[in-house]
Amino acid sequence: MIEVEALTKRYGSTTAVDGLTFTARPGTVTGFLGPNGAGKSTTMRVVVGLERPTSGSTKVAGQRYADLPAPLHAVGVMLDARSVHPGRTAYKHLLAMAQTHGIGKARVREVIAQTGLESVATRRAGTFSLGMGQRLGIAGALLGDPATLILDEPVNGLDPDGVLWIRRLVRDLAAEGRTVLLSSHLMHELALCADRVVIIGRGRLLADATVHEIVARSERAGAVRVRTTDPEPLARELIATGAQVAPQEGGVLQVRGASVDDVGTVARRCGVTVLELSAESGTLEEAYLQLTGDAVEYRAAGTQGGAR
Ligand SMILES: Nc1ncnc2c1ncn2[C@@H]1O[C@H](COP(=O)(O)OP(=O)(O)OP(=O)(O)O)[C@@H](O)[C@H]1O
Repeated sequence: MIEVEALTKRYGSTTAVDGLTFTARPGTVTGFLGPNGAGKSTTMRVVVGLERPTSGSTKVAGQRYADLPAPLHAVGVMLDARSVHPGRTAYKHLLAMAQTHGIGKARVREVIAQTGLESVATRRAGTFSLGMGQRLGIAGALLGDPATLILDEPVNGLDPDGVLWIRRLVRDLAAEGRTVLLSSHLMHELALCADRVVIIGRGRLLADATVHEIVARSERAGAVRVRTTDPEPLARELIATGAQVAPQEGGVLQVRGASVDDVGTVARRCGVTVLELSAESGTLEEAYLQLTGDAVEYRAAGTQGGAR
């Protein structure tokens, strides 16, 4: 369990995290999202004791990180996969971590197998691709068999197999009752593997809900799309029944306040040929862009939303 309570972190005049409260629960994959500079890494760094909060508090397994008797067993962390000594082999890197925490060689071999690093375990980490580095970072996070895992952008640099592997791994870890907090810019990926999503912007909480609830908030969710040869009479008739209609290109109408059945029935009544009729569902990405639209710190001129 990770509890973040009224957390504020300032660096001089920059407020990186601003009164943030959320909980990541056991048995759950919690996705942590926000535009660049939103304060995700800072929050994670405070949770694992690398930064001191300006005010507020964070706890892992009910305790402040500094008070945990065996931190590596309580919380596994991958914040920066590049923070490995480039001259050390993967095996030596993990062994050094294990030895400082009283963990045996057998466990080192176990996590090497679990992360698919057997064939490269004796290669120096400096020669690793980004994807292999990510796997090594995850192996380090798993070493202490922790009940809580914090993974910052674990999918970065992984090939499609690696992405699928991470998806299964985090789902399995949560199914074992562990708490998983995971940041990613790949919305589609998060929608597939997270149960809940905490979205922040400019250090503040924008949303904390299930993926399903957040997707349902996107503008398209709940609308009906109809494409017809004759949109105008259909639009008039639908508006007369109390629906809201937004005409789009190519004879398409986006209809709110009416079901697919209602729209089909009205179309038949006014003798319009329907070419396409479907209920629209939003995506996590759309909901995210709508939520974070005003909270983007750096945005290229002319772009909307600003997610990487
Ligand atoms: N050590 C630091 N000193 C000064 N400012 C910092 C420091 N660390 C972070 N910041 C600032 O705090 C804000 C939040 O940064 P943070 O790295 O936590 O965001 P993030 O959501 O992780 O972004 P990204 O997705 O780009 O990694 C940014 O404005 C950043 O420039």
